[in-house]
Amino acid sequence: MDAITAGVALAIVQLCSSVIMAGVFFTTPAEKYTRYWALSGVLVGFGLVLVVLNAYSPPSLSRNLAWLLGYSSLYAGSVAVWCGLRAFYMRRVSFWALFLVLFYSALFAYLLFSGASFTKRSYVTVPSLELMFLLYLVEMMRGVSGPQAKPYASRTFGMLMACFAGFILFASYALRIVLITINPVQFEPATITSFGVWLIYLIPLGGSLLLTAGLLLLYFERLVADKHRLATEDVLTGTLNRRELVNVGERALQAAIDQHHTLTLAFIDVDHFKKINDSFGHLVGDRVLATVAATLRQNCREQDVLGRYGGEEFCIVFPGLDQQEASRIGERLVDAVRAQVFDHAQAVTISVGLVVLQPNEVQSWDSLIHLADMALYRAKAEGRDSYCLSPARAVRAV
Ligand SMILES: Nc1nc2c(ncn2[C@@H]2O[C@H](COP(=O)(O)OP(=O)(O)OP(=O)(O)O)[C@@H](O)[C@H]2O)c(=O)[nH]1
Repeated sequence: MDAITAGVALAIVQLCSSVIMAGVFFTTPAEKYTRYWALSGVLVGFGLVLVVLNAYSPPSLSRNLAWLLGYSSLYAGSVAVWCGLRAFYMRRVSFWALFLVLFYSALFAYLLFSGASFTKRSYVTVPSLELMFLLYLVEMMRGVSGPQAKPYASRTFGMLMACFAGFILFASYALRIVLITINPVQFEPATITSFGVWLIYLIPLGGSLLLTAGLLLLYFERLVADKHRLATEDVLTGTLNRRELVNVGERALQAAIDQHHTLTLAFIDVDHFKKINDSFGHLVGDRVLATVAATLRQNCREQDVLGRYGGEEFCIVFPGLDQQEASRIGERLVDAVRAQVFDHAQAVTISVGLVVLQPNEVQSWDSLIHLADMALYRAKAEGRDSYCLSPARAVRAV
C-alpha cells in the first residue's frame, strides 16, 4: 500500500471513529468524561477534514492557516481524550491541558510560517502526540493498578483494551522518534518505504481504532456498573437494598443447608429512631442511619452480608457462627453503636435479634427472618440497647 492510500485510509477510519465518539458521547448522560470524549470526537473530526483537504493544495497563506487550525484542532482533540480519561478515573482535569494546546499551537504556527520542512515539522508534531499517548498510558495504568476509581472495578476488558491501544500508539510513535533521529528523511512522502507506511499510518490506524473501541467499552462498562449499583444498593447507607439482601441471603442460606453448616442472621433496629427525627430533623436522622450502617460494616467480616431491610432496620447474614459466637457478635454490635460518636452529639443505641441455623436444620429465609424478628422484639421488650438470641431448636438428624 502506498503512502497516499494509507493516509487516506487512516483519515477515513479516524473520521468514522470521531463521528462515533461525538455521536455516542453527545447523546449520553452528561457525565464530565463523556463531554470531553464527545468534544474530542468533534475536534479530531474537524481537524482531520481541514488537514486532509489542504494536504495537496498549493502553499498559500490560507492553506497555512487551515493547516494550523487543523493540526491544533487535532491536537486539542487528543488532549480532550486525556482530560476525559482523568475525569473517568475521578481525577481533577489539569490546567496543563490548556497549556499544552496553546503551547503546541504556537509551535505549529511558528513552524508553518517560518517555512519549516516536512521533516522539521515532524520533530514537533510526532513528540507532541507521543506526549499525549504517554499521558493516556499513565492515567490508564493508574486506573488499572490503583483503587482511585472505586466503587468501580479497576480491571475490566475495556480498561485493558484501552491500555493496550495506548501502548500500541505510544510504542509506534516512540519507534518513529528514534528512526527520525537516526535518519530524518526516511519518512518524507516521496521516499517512504512500505515499513514506513506501516509505522506511520497502518499501526496508528489500528491503535486509534482500538482506543475508540476501548473508550466506548469503558463507557458501557460504567453504565452497566451504575445500573447494577442502583438496582442493588441502598442509596442512603451504601449497604445492600432489601431486594438484593434477600437474594444474597437466600443463596447463603441454601449453601449453608446444602453443606450442613451453621448460618447466623441478625435483625437490627435503631432504638427510638422516631425521637431522633422529631428532635433533630430527618437530615440528622439520615446521617445517623448512614453512621450506624458504617459502624455495623466495621464490625463484620468480609464474607458477612449487610443490608438495609427498611426504615431504620438492618440485617446481617453471617455464614457460620455457633450460638456462643452469635452472642458475642450481638454484644459487639450493640457495644460498637453505643460507643460511636454521632454528629448530633447524642448517644444512639440499637437492639439486635439473632437466630442461628443449626447444622442439618432446614429453614426458609422468611421463617429465619421471623425468628430473628421475634428475638429482636424480646430485646426491645427487655429495655432496648441489647441483643437477644433465638433459642436453639431441636434438629432431627437426616
Ligand atoms: N430520617 C429518616 N427516617 C426514616 C427513614 N426511614 C424511616 N424513617 C423513620 O423511622 C421512624 C421509625 O419509627 P418507629 O417505627 O416508631 O420506631 P422507633 O422510634 O425507632 O421506636 P422503637 O423501634 O420502638 O425503638 C419513623 O419515624 C420513620 O419516619 C429514613 O430513611 N430516614
